[in-house]
Amino acid sequence: MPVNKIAVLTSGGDAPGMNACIRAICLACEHEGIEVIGYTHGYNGLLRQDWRTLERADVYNLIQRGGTILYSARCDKFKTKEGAELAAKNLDELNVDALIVIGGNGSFMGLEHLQTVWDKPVVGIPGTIDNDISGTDFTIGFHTAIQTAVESIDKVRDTAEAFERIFLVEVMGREAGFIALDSAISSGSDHVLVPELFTSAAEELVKILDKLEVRRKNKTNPSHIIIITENLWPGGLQVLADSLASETGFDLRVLTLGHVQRGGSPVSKDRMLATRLGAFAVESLLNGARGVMVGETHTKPVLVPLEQTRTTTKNLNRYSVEILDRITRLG
Ligand SMILES: Nc1ncnc2c1ncn2[C@@H]1O[C@H](COP(=O)(O)OP(=O)(O)O)[C@@H](O)[C@H]1O
Ligand SMILES: O=P(O)(O)OC[C@H]1O[C@](O)(COP(=O)(O)O)[C@@H](O)[C@@H]1O
Repeated sequence: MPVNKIAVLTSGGDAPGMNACIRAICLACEHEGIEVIGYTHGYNGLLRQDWRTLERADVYNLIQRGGTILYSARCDKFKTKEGAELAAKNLDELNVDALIVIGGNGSFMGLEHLQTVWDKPVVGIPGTIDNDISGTDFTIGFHTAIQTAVESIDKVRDTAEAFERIFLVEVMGREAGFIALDSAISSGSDHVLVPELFTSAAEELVKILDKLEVRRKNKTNPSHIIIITENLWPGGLQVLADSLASETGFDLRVLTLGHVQRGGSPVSKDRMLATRLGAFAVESLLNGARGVMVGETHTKPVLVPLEQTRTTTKNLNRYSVEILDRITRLG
């Protein structure tokens, strides 16, 4: 089936590098003589027929910008049968031959949903700071989010050390510990709590108290930084903070890094990944790909059936987990 016109949209949590990816798609299409349009506000744009043309001039000076020029959003209406049918009708009305969606797991489910009523090719590109998509080593935005988190934690450490305080730092990740694990290791934090390794609040509390007891005894490390994935501690982070304060008497503060992790100029690794995957998505469509995510494993481009990204769970990096105990032990 000829591909003369491609539509692209960004959906779900925005991630640094989405713009770089839009740019790559646009330039790769121009190179092949393919027309590109961008739907705005995620799947909402498909339902409202909100779109704009994307030409070389639109993506000039864009590779370094955070956010997404197409805006991102969530869209419950699209999840219905009527929503998918309306989207299909709107795509056909504009003679779109293929759709590319840059987003996370939810957005990919949206593509599968669309495929039940639209038989033209769809391709997903993994864009989320959470890095929680199976089938690709990294997602666009993850490396920038880690960098942002690490820079913040470095700063927190300065004040934590000055006051000999304990800090509980909450990072994003939804239900996955990739951001917490890598930012904890990169910042030399003292302890990390991730959903994948979490046993129970009681057991985890004992582990933290053991470490704090070592800290009390040897006094070589006056501050103490604990990194935690959001949504993890039962009852919220303040519950953990209160338990630790009452058990130890230590001076303690809670910090939620929040949405700063989603912003900022993408680091070069994200720009590279976004550019490669954007160009690869266009190339794959021209080669007949459909119903797949483009990703990278071991630095090689791969095509992964969308269904597989939904049915398999990505594991934390085994080597990082293995060294965790050794490197976060108090000296
Ligand atoms: N099961 C689903 N069926 C159809 N569309 C979905 C489904 N799950 C998510 N979507 C669409 O994808 C959008 C983004 O999903 P979400 O989970 O919020 O973000 P992400 O893509 O970053 O994981 C949703 O607002 C919705 O429009
Ligand atoms: O911006 P919102 O709606 O508060 O969503 C916050 C969530 O989005 C994220 O930043 C990114 O998640 P997705 O890419 O899966 O949408 C999560 O880490 C966080 O839990």
